[in-house]
Amino acid sequence: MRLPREGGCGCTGRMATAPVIDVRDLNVKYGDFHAVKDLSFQVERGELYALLGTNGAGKTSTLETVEGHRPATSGAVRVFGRDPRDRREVRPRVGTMLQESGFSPDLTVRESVRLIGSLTGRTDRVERLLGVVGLAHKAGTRVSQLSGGEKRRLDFATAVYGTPELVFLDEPTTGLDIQSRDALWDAVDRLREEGATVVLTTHYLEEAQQRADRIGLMHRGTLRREGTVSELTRALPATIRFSPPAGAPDLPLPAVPEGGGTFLVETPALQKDLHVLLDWARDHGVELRDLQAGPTRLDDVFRALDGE
Ligand SMILES: Nc1ncnc2c1ncn2[C@@H]1O[C@H](COP(=O)(O)OP(=O)(O)OP(=O)(O)O)[C@@H](O)[C@H]1O
Repeated sequence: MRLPREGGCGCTGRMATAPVIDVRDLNVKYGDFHAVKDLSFQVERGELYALLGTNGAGKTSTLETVEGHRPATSGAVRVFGRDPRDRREVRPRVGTMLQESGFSPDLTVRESVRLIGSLTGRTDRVERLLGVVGLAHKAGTRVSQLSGGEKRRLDFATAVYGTPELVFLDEPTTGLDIQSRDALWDAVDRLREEGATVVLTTHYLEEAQQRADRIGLMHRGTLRREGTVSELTRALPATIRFSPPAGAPDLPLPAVPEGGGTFLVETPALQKDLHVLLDWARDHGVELRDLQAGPTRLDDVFRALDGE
């Protein structure tokens, strides 16, 4: 998948240092229910920022506000220094891939993409863009006749039409096969080479772990963690798992039995403790079955939210 380089928003007046997205003390309420509480975060130009969280954490409510679809109950939200509901100024610079596409089922793929062109004022070459997302052969097909994965690819095509400066990707790879996922991320990389800022939400944590420059972790309406992947994961210990043979000598480290003969070591010093364990195994002629060692993963950071 290759993004077309032609076209663009033709926008002017970019600020070199101001954040592209600036959210301060955002609150969103639905009646008495407080869905987003005093949320503040900024996204810098060119960043890929992943807003992640547990179900019902408030991600969609936050993003709908930042995208200008929902008014804030209180707080300040700025996109390119403007109120995101200022459609005339903000919309030409922003592409959005929502969780649910809003295309008319009677329009063809080609017509749907052209419609985005007329709504955003951006220009692009439709046939070439459809080639990027592997839908060139479906250009004349009605949206109602697309598969779920093809609809997602069409959503993506419309979000990146005309290479917008800021792209929102809400669960972009849900329902996509592995080839389409790889192609989508390839296209996102190219978009970023053009200097685009990307805001991602996903429940595929490994995608965020691989792609995001920074991650914001929401839980129950508030931002509980924020930082790079290594900043988020280094706060938790690394893990070593192994199964010693029955009758092995006393272990050289504090280890917790996990059932099935497996033991777990949690350690802030992975390399050192791994050496200790392997030296002990060699000295005693012990074979450690199912040995696994690694730094904390993002899913462990997520699990740690449960107790909060
Ligand atoms: N229109 C609404 N009216 C009342 N409550 C709502 C409305 N929309 C969302 N909520 C509630 O606000 C909370 C946050 O919802 P939101 O959709 O923002 O969460 P989310 O982080 O996107 O969740 P998920 O990961 O499950 O999609 C949830 O408890 C949800 O039930």
